[in-house]
Amino acid sequence: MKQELAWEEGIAKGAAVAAWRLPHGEEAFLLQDFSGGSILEEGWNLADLSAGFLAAPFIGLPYFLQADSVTSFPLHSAESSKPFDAPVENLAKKTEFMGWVSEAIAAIKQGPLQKVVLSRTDEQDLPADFKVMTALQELGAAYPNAFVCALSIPALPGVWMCATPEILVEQNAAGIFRTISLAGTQSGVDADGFGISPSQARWSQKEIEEQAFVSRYIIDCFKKIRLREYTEIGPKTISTGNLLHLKTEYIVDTKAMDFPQLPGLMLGLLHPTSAVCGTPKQEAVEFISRTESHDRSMYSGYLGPVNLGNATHLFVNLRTVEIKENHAVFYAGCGITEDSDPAKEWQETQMKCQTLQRILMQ
Ligand SMILES: C=C(O[C@@H]1C=C(C(=O)O)C=C[C@H]1O)C(=O)O
Repeated sequence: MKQELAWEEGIAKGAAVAAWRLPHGEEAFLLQDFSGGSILEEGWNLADLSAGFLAAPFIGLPYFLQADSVTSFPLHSAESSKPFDAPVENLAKKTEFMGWVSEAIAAIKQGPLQKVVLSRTDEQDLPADFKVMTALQELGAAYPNAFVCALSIPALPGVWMCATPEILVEQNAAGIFRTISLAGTQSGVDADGFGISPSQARWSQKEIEEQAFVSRYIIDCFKKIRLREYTEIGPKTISTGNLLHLKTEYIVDTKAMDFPQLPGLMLGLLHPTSAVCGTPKQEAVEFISRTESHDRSMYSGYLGPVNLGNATHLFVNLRTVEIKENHAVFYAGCGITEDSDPAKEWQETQMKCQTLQRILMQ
């Protein structure tokens, strides 16, 4: 495959390389920054960046890959017929994670913390013939409405891949700004393995409240910049392949409002949202940093092409894996509220890890 060669040659020459396919896109792109990319400085501004690719960690400044070269390639549907055997549960991790969830529930009952998103990792070996670009192709085919991406930056160990359903900030060529509130999770397949239609999904108070925290957070960000004219659509159930979520969309016509700086302002206010961090934000960040035993690094940060073809598409880095040689670290998290059940939350992280595992581990 030509793009596999371009991917490997770029990395061998010290370039930072990103390859991605936008949701519902018919082609994929491969961008190279021959200098290896750079870390942006405090006070950076989205509107001032040249065409390129941004990739930010959960906490900290983003990497910027300038578009020294961008090529596109068609994505073929690469259906795999091999069945997926879910990896065996790691019982020590399960006990540890459920302990964190119980601590979070106790902290939320005391306040002021109302919601916190806790994550964990799952380490697995990939097949010996694993190839990044083939995996990207297969992820794209399996999850047409996800942003699928592979990223390699010399300053970061390993290759990062994701298949995320969550837009953080988008601005299309017509000046339409979009962000979404995404939370609440249930399996997208029934006990017999058949897909559940979004219209049949039933949600409990816990999930409705959990998603409302994210929606309120976005509206508070709009209020901070005195933006009142936005269109709100939802909440609606969406299917991301193996999972269902609740989603509300927020849309602003920045041309009609003469507000071109909106995407940059909102990016600064939104990240990290209550979908990956919690409410109130500061208390949630502190709880996560003293509880989780792993470094989230790029997981639950954001990434995507910026100022490319007059458009910006930034997504939350979810359904994420970090790959070193053939060793993979999968990352997944879930929103904890006072109504959480530790065993169900563990199960949710299992399903989220399996989004990538069912494709990469075949
Ligand atoms: C944190 C993750 O997902 C986020 C949390 C969700 C939830 O708690 O239900 C749902 C979608 C995402 O906003 C993840 O996939 O790791």
